[in-house]
Amino acid sequence: MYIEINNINKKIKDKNIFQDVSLSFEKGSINGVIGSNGSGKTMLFRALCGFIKLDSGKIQIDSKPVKFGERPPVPIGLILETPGFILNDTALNNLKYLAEINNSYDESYVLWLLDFFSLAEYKDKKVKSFSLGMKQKLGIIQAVMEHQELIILDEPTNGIDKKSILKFNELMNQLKVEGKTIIIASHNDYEIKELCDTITEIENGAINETKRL
Ligand SMILES: Nc1ncnc2c1ncn2[C@@H]1O[C@H](COP(=O)(O)OP(=O)(O)OP(=O)(O)O)[C@@H](O)[C@H]1O
Repeated sequence: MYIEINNINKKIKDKNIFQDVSLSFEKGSINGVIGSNGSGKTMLFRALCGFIKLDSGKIQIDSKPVKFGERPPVPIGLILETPGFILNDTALNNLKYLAEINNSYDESYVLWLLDFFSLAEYKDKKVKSFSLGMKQKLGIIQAVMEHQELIILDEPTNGIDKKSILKFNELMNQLKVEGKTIIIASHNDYEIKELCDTITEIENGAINETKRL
């Protein structure tokens, strides 16, 4: 398996954030994570990125361990909560600055993505003039623009219109064909079932059920 989560546990002040969570994801698949508010979806994503010091258990990506506070074993494209941008700069400059951190700015792909999400005509507009949905689409673009192997998206379609959701689904299927591994948290069970190969339900920091669709 490409991602292996083995018996992870984490407590913060007597509260179980994870209770013996074991889970695996295949390379080249789209995986949904569902669960009520506070069930542990975002924390699971943080753990996958190495942002959480686990009490016990281990996580491996591509057979390499995820270590707390260290760079993940593979490049991860990420949306965790609301994506933050420099509001007083343009959309294109924001994407360029973010990709340049890793020296991986691929302008033709970024321009293609902007066009794909109907944002090409706004690329030189300041992000502060963007609507919520436009910012969210920019967040999706930044999560995939560096051709990241693993894409982890927390509520990526929040606030975006139906047409853009269809475009998002099309992009995710395209990335899956390219062999990318995608994990998406959502509150919209119906929407995510359309897209995903597996659905995992998390409840109070424990896995309730994983379904292969
Ligand atoms: N920094 C923190 N310190 C302590 N507890 C936290 C912290 N962040 C989150 N938690 C707790 O961890 C649990 C899981 O939270 P998490 O954010 O993963 O939920 P979620 O499933 O993503 O919820 P939502 O659907 O609302 O986004 C919750 O009980 C939350 O209160």
